[in-house]
Amino acid sequence: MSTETQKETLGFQTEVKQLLNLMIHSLYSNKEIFLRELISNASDAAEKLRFEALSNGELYENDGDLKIHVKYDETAKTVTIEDNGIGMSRDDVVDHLGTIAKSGTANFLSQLTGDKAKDNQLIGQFGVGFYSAFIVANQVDVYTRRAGADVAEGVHWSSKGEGEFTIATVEKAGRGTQIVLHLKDGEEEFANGQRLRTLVRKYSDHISMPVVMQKEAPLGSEDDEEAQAVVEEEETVNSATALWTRNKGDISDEEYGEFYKHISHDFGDALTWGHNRVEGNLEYTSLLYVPENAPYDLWNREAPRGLKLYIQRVFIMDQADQFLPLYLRFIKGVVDSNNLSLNVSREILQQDPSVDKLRSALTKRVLDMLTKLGKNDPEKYRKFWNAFGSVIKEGPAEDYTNRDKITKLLRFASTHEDNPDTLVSLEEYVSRMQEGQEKIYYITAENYNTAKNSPHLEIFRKKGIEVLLMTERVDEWMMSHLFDFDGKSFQDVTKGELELGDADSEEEKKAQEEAAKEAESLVERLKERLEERVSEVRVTHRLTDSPACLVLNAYDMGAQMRQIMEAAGQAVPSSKPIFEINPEHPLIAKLDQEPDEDRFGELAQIIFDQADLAAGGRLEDPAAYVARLNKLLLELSQ
Ligand SMILES: Nc1ncnc2c1ncn2[C@@H]1O[C@H](COP(=O)(O)OP(=O)(O)OP(=O)(O)O)[C@@H](O)[C@H]1O
Repeated sequence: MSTETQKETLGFQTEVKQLLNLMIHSLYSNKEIFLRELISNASDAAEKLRFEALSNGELYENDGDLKIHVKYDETAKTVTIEDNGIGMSRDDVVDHLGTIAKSGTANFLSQLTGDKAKDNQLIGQFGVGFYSAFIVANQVDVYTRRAGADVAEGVHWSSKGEGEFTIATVEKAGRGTQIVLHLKDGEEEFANGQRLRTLVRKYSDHISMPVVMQKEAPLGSEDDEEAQAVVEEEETVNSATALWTRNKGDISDEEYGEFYKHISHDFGDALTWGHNRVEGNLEYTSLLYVPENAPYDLWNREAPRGLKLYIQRVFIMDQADQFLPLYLRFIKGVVDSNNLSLNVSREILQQDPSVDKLRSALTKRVLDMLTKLGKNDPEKYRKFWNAFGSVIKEGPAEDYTNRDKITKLLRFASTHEDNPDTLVSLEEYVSRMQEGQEKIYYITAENYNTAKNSPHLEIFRKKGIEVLLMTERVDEWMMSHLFDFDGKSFQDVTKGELELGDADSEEEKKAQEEAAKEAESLVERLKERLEERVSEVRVTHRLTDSPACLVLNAYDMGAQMRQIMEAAGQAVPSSKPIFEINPEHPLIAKLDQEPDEDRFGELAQIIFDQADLAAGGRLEDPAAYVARLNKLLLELSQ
């Protein structure tokens, strides 16, 4: 490299410093991944060049033979990764190797705990890329030149990973990027041909770019002239065929697994994958993965997502988000299409009718893959559901066409299991429905215990009717987009009149009517007293053990939706609940006999507030409730 000009020293963005520090300390046990990360970047750079060269062949500078070189020097203790890809300009280098462009980085870093195992997992979800070089190196030198730029516009970036880097302009004859790692003491093992070859084969066998190394002389023949000639020859170390172009039957799970890491930059594994080649009108190959862990930015709707798009084997773009709906944003993978034209752009993609066709085909593939996982491997499915279930719940609202398929993927806690960890599917629910039961019953609540212990479930327990317990924030909203499953409609047990279909016998119905008649005067008294708080008072059929409960009108907004809307600053129409009483309960019987109207009023308010509390409600005036209750307790103790 020639003389350096315009040399300056710049500081890393704070987030980079934190990341470097963390990486050096917590990724140590997995240090060899640096090679995979740097080869991945080199391969991406070569693919980007190939794409840009489609419209500007001169970028090849008469060298269209794209490859990645891995070299080492045992004496100097260096490992070098070199590509003849797109390269970087000075501005690119400052932007890419001095900052982290990902949104939500600061937030991500603030979640780190200092506990190595936890942080390791977190950082794996984040992806470290280029900076992983500093796990094994105490100095990294990058020489790069953007394809098409003048030879004099090369850039030399250098850093010890300690807070700052230098950048200078140098001459660089070949385009692309050369990364020289100066290995730390104790990391010399990486400056070894055998070790590097093994790692390339392990991590980068499946990428389409050839990874090239110099041949090694056979052991014990160092002085031999022939051996010297061998060393000057190069050989391709990896198999260098894009994995998805190979036949399924020839690919091992390990290869699929490594390819997942190459495209996803996830340190964790893939849970399952689907590899398909489709011929006919719509011709494509897809390789789609379900990750085992959720990424750190799963809930950031702006976060980059989407598949790697190839057209006729040529890489076109990363994060092509047109091919899957938002509720499948966690899927990683590759789609290689034969229908699209090579000179597409994001804008053109939006208008191309084949994109819609591909999107619907790929969406079905993912849904089928998940359905299969649910059937064949409940344990893995459970993992999937824990990581991505709440995203899938966005599906019914987003994707009307596939609503049935999505509904089959849903899992909920249920009164059938009485434990929060055993989840049931709607198919299982329906298969257990009682004779005469027409609806699928569910309750939404803030947490499992509130749902499980809700007084609303008493009658269901008594009759042995299963109720789904929904405790996630999105549940009520999701249910507002789901109307039926397998011909059975859904019913929130806290809303509207209770209808148990034929599960209620004629005798029971008669008894209910009689009970309502007998309690008429009590109901009237309560209506008067609670006028401001209730829309109606009536005798309940839901309760066996509790004195009373609150019921919403069939179309009223439930507590979860209310909270979501309020948090979003939306005006929520106020509505009064229905107060249902259980005349069989001793407390209600006592209330009925209370001659003192003031005392009756106080008791009625307490029972109303308690019904609210038992349903997980937040009292409007908790202090008034406590004062009333204390007064009552005092009276009792006298
Ligand atoms: N060999 C290379 N040639 C050209 N550009 C490169 C090369 N290596 C890195 N870059 C640039 O630096 C950027 C940052 O690289 P880095 O590996 O940190 O993150 P990334 O690859 O974008 O994402 P990830 O964290 O998923 O790996 C890349 O996006 C790319 O623009």
